[in-house]
Amino acid sequence: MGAAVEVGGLTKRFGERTAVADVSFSVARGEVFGFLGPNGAGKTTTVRILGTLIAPTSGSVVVAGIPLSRANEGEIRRRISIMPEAPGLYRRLTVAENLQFFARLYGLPGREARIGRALDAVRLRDRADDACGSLSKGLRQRVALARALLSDPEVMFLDEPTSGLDPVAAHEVHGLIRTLRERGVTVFLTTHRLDEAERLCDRIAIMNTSLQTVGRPDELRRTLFSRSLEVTTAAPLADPGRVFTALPAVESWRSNGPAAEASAGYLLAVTDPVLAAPGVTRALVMAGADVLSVTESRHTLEDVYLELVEDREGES
Ligand SMILES: Nc1ncnc2c1ncn2[C@@H]1O[C@H](COP(=O)(O)OP(=O)(O)OP(=O)(O)O)[C@@H](O)[C@H]1O
Repeated sequence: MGAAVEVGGLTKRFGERTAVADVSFSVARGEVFGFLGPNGAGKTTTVRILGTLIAPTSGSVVVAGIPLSRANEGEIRRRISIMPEAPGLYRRLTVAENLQFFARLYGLPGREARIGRALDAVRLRDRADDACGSLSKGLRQRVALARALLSDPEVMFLDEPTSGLDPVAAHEVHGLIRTLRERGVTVFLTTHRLDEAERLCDRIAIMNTSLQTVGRPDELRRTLFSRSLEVTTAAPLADPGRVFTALPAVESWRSNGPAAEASAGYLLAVTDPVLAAPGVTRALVMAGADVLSVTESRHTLEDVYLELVEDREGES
């Protein structure tokens, strides 16, 4: 089986403005793929192209195994669904009525059974007869997700599914995305929330008109930042340079600011934190230091994102 989404040299121009420039990536089937980037980075434009809503200026696109072309649009649409940021539900209709309306609009067979399954998937069966307008934002988002599930899509495009939700409602949506993964649905997740991307996504792409990077979150952290150890001692070392430069595993070091009052922190660049840590600890003890901690320094996905996006903004 081929990839769920395959994009090659994708470019989209609106008049003079290039919204997406020569972007290539692929998404494996069953993968949760995070699509990140600052405002105006071309994320929605890319999703609209992949969802057959607008045509690319150039480049090749395959969605759910089908090459994108005018003739194939209908075939692709039958296999995907898009959950836009604004749920777009009829507020005066009940949850069930909304789902019935969209199931009919999509021309889906076996409507009642589908609606039942979709309501179960988002745990909303008991609210089926409530008017959508009376639901909280989080519950409406769940109805939108149920609507997107009606067609049993192979690939789902979720645009900011947790935008404006409180932490509990967002947590629920995260749970639903995990359920989708368990069912083998490919999830293409556009988000501004780096914590969300880090927790949910198998791989992440960072866009800023062109593709800045793509990879597993831990991979991105590792390739972008040199590995280091964070050392905290109960009091400043008398001669830290003498302690650290004597260690072959330590490439360089600097003070890292105290973790707490009276303690002292040091950041050591090393090739392998796990191999370097015991030697560093022994050297500190030999130097008479009270060691509070020796840990691998963890860069967050936010560090990666800011490094890539700010660099780019600096250039422009
Ligand atoms: N229909 C359009 N006509 C002209 N310009 C457009 C159109 N749609 C998008 N753009 C421009 O293309 C660029 C990318 O927009 P896009 O909406 O894809 O960004 P985004 O990454 O989704 O941003 P956000 O995070 O703010 O939603 C922007 O400069 C935008 O103004």
